Amino acid sequence: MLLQREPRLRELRVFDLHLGPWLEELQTGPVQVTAIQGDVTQAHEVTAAVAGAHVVIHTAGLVDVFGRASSETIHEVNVQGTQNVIEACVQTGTQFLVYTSSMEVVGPNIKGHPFYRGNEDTPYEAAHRHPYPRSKALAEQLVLEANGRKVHGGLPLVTCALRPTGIYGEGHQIMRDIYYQGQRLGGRLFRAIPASVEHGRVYVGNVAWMHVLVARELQQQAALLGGQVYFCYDSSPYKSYEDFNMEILGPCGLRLVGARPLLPYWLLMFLALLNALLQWLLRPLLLYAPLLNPYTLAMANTTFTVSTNKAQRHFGYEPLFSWEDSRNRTIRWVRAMDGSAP
Ligand SMILES: NC(=O)C1=CN([C@@H]2O[C@H](COP(=O)(O)OP(=O)(O)OC[C@H]3O[C@@H](n4cnc5c(N)ncnc54)[C@H](O)[C@@H]3O)[C@@H](O)[C@H]2O)C=CC1
Ligand SMILES: CC(C)[C@@H](O)CC[C@@H](C)[C@H]1CC[C@H]2[C@@H]3[C@H](O)CC4=CC(=O)CC[C@]4(C)[C@H]3CC[C@]12C
Repeated sequence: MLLQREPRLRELRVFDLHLGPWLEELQTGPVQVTAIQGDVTQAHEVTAAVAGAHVVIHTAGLVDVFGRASSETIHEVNVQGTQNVIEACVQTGTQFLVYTSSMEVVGPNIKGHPFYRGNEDTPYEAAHRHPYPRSKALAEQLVLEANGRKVHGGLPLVTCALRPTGIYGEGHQIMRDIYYQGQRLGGRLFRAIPASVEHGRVYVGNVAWMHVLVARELQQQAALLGGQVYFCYDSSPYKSYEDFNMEILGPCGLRLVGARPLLPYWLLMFLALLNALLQWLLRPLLLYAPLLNPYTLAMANTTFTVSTNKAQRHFGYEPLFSWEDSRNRTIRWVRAMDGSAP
């Protein structure tokens, strides 16, 4: 999107642990695209990649709420990695840093308090035990506290953090896993979450667009945007996590069975705890990481939606993709996956 929507872009550097063939497709236009294979946990690699950059958009992260990675690894990538990016900006004189934070920095919290169509100023007790939200909260704090630090050359570092709610769209692994789970169950998914529990979702293209916009406006309005957080939002409907997924998986042939959860919450939590026990027992042999675990069940069962226009007020953000367009693009992606089932 930077290549399509940022006319002043002269070079785009993509720094990632895993580079993919998709990068070749980007290298066809006038803008130089530099792919750098590297690890954010390695400070020297980050510094070398950042040197000479005008703006850094730091979106790398270990997104794991399924127990695949250790809490130490999650912390090392998400927190130490972010610290390395900040220090690289300071040491090399890069003045603008945008961080991809998350709704999870706020909630849902461990007490299951609902956050109903809240905004960046809504009071809410952010309390986390899980390594992922803890790491995102710590990383966001580092980024915001770094705002105003002097970078090499004496100018101030200008930072901000974007907080996407549940991202969906092309490439969404969880949506993909749920789709194949439904296919294995004869085209059916079984409702586990009450339809009344709203979960915020935002299309990946609109998240990307907000990043492009804020990276541009951070340079023009440093005093207003520096040190700020912005929820990522669009016109995706407020629905339960499962009902929202069915907006996309329904047209792909799946059916959600049950107008209300087929099992009581206590039994679902028992099964989630059983999954967690099995994961622990099997770890020496294999990685067992099902969708259902105590954390994901609690998350899915707690309302968390945002209603805000702070990004619009501060830097003129308007979603680039309508709900219909976002939905149709995602449906097309799911349908194109057929035949590539794992
Ligand atoms: N998926 C979601 O619903 C949401 C994601 N986010 C945030 O968005 C960002 C992107 O996440 P997604 O696109 O969902 O996940 P993703 O896994 O598709 O993207 C993460 C990227 O970071 C790279 N990465 C991981 N460890 C690295 C390391 N040590 N060094 C360099 N690169 C590394 C991965 O290779 C991958 O390309 C993350 O910071 C995540 O916390 C925020 C809110 C919601
Ligand atoms: C098994 C069922 C209970 C099923 O409904 C579980 C769904 C569960 C996998 C998802 C429910 C809420 C999701 C999280 C939410 O969108 C916020 C997130 C923000 C991020 O930064 C990363 C992803 C996630 C933690 C997201 C992960 C999947 C859910 C827990």
